[in-house]
Amino acid sequence: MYKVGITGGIGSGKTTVCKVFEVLGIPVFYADTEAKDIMMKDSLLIDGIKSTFGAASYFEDGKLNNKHIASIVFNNEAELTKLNALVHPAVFRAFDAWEETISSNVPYTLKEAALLFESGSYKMCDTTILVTAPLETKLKRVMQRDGVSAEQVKARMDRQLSDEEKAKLASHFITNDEEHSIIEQVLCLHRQFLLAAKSN
Ligand SMILES: CC(C)(COP(=O)(O)OP(=O)(O)OC[C@H]1O[C@@H](n2cnc3c(N)ncnc32)[C@H](O)[C@@H]1O)[C@@H](O)C(=O)NCCC(=O)NCCS
Ligand SMILES: Nc1ncnc2c1ncn2[C@@H]1O[C@H](COP(=O)(O)OP(=O)(O)OP(=O)(O)O)[C@@H](O)[C@H]1O
Repeated sequence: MYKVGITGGIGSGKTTVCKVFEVLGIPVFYADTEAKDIMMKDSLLIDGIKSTFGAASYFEDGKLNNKHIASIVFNNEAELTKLNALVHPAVFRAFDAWEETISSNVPYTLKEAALLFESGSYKMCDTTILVTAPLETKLKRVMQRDGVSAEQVKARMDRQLSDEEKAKLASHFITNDEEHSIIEQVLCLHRQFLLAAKSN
């Protein structure tokens, strides 16, 4: 199966872009969503997270206390490294299992991951897309969506590669600056991926 990795900095709009690919019938694996799902289901991982970040990492009903974990890891690189080391291998396994469920009639799949380049998972993809947007736009979007401060968004940005670094590794680009049409850009890439998948 031809695999396309898609990434972008926080608030770039990668999930929004993926929804357009979904409308075209392309299955999308959302690594960030999957990570949080696994963190509530995998008992070994839950034990690891509790012993590393404290019992307050979960509410009494078993739901993940995102704010508690975020307040620790996005202010301390060593703590974030520990979280990534616990969670990422489980997400990689979940992606492999998901791929197995995809019908062979599907031309290609998309893997959406905030840390596609940082985690090295882009190496398992046939090609990649980087979604970009101006810094102020990204800040405004996330502050509105999550009700957080500019400092909290910047703390996460500081833990991700810059767009310049990501651009060196990316094969394709989508500009989501609210001026260029994302639908047209997605359609253009979709046509290219259909051809590439056929000759794969
Ligand atoms: C720390 C957690 C609980 C905070 O949850 P929260 O609901 O606030 O954020 P959410 O998961 O929706 O992520 C929103 C954005 O934050 C950024 N972000 C998330 N995790 C990371 C990370 N490990 N490093 C850098 N940025 C990150 C990304 O841009 C992401 O799209 C959560 O992000 C988490 O469990 N992260 C570790 C797993 C991970 O690395 N996920 C991303 C790729 S699989
Ligand atoms: N072109 C656009 N026009 C208007 N709003 C947009 C556009 N693209 C994204 N948004 C909005 O910006 C917010 C962030 O977009 P989205 O969740 O797709 O970004 P993301 O890159 O997946 O973010 P994160 O890294 O936090 O998961 C959302 O509320 C979304 O609706």
